[in-house]
Amino acid sequence: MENVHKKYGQHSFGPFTLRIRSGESMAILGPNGAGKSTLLKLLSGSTSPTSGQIRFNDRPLSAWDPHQLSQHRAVLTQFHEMAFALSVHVVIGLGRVSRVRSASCDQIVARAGEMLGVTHLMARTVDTLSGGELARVHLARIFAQLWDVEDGYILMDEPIAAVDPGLQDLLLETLMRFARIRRHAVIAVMHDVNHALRYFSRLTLVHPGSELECVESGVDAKQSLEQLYGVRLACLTDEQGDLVMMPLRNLSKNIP
Ligand SMILES: Nc1ncnc2c1ncn2[C@@H]1O[C@H](COP(=O)(O)OP(=O)(O)OP(=O)(O)O)[C@@H](O)[C@H]1O
Repeated sequence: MENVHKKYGQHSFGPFTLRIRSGESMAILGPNGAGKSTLLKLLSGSTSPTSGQIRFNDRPLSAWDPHQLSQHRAVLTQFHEMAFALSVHVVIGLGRVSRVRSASCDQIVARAGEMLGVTHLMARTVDTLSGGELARVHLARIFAQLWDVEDGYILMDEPIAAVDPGLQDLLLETLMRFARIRRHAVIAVMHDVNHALRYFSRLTLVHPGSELECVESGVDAKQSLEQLYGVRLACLTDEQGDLVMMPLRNLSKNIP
């Protein structure tokens, strides 16, 4: 995207200029209300820019046929409200709606469900699931959608927010393995700095006022992250050798 602006009444976001490389993993980070979801919605085409242009594979995003687009890019939104109580099997199968129906469709749905550990839920309806179960079902839907293509794009808004800490790493590992094998790019809004550092190679920081800053993931991102959130971060290395950044208590700050 180049020089993209979005206006919501008094709120104005941008200019956003951002290039996503094929196969890369990029976390979008920033304080509440900075415009992370807005940026993701612009990238996915679910909201149109007020000005500027977004191109996908060298074609304006607005010129893409939605069916064709869905064969290359999948979007996982923050909320999973569904108007009907569909079964888990059907919801995962929705990832395949733009494909010609074939025998392999059921296999793909089953394999995607298996990867996300929801096989035992297949016959249940989604309105009966817990938040964490539902998050895994929708991730399985994304897997089904981009199962048999390469060089696709997965856009996600806080994909593991509803998932317990014991499962978060497993899901992110599974997601990254799925994407790496197919060379899909993964772009995700994240609130957990440590998950962003562990699984994503590039961090796009959305500062208040919507200035974007791109930094490589790693210890050198510390200063930028401290400025972004207005907190000091302690840098540690855990027993597995992973980098961990922990916000230090700061009670002098007021709720904005
Ligand atoms: N459709 C809309 N109409 C009016 N204002 C909107 C709309 N969508 C978002 N906003 C406003 O734009 C600002 C940025 O919203 P956005 O959801 O992009 O922030 P965010 O960085 O993802 O925040 P959070 O971390 O809280 O999820 C917020 O102040 C929000 O209230």
